[in-house]
Amino acid sequence: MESLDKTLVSSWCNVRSNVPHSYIQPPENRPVGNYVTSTQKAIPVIDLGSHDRDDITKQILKASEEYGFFQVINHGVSKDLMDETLNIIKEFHALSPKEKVEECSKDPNKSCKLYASHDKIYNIDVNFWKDTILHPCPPSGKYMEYWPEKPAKYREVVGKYTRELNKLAHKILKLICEGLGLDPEYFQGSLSGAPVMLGHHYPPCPDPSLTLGVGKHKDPTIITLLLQEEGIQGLQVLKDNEWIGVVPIPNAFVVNIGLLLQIVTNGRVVGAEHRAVTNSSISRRSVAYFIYPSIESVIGPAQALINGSTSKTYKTMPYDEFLKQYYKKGPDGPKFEQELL
Ligand SMILES: O=C(O)CCC(=O)C(=O)O
Ligand SMILES: [Fe+2]
Repeated sequence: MESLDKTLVSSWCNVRSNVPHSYIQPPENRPVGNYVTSTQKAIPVIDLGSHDRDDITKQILKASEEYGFFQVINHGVSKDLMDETLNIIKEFHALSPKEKVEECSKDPNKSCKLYASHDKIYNIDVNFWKDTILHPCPPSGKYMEYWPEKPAKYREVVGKYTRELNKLAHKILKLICEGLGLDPEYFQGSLSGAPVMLGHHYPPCPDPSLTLGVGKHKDPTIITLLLQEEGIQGLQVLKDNEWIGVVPIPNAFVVNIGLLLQIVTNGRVVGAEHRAVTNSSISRRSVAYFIYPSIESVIGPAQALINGSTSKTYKTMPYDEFLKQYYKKGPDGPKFEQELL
């Protein structure tokens, strides 16, 4: 087997003028595949700085019910910290392949991971055009000793950033709870106990029509907050059989409802399928903050949301069982969701 440093997309893509076979998507999954791409539509943008809490709650709920995606502005995280974080992730991916591997190999239990394409726990055959660093980032600081020490400020910047994002994620979850009539603290405990950060790097691709940066999926999270680099598009959301481009707005976060929140709310809010496309001229970075439950959690609809409901309810199951199924089913989301009912 080839060593990891050689498999990173960024380590070989500069010296190739074509897309290797294992990175070519089947025709139906290519950027121009089964569905049209809309250049007109956009996901909602919500101003969290507004003083009308009721109005913010309504907007968040509407966007979460209709799109499963929205962007937030005036969210309280400083522009400097957002820029510093994107820069640190950019600098990390610009290190030599050997350095990157070394910086992500400090934990014998492999809590910090570096991989090309996708985490191999997924059952997916075709590769994606990206490299990713992934590690847990609980506000307690646990696992931080296994994060990279290069670039020099990695732990300081990413530590500060992930603590801020934890607060923002809980602020948004509280608003969703308020809108649904759930206890505002519903997600405070183990359901949000294992946050993870992913720093993605999508190098330029010689033929973006054949590849994807990441294929169509719903996140197996409660909620995801995504920071995208300004001026470079890549993220697309599937809505009513159309791909909608998520244009980066300065100082905004993209918020995405995860499949687990869909289950907990018994389908009141929906996780939307999304993907990232590549481009031929410029590399793109994004930083995803995933709110994952602690592994011992049980996932199922909140009692308050099934009382009196006549519709089908999602199954309740141990979270580790959910994960096993999710990874085994791979990208076939809709079929998997049917089995969760
Ligand atoms: O980079 C992006 O725009 C999307 C990343 C994503 O979907 C994910 O990390 O789950
Ligand atoms: Fe995602």
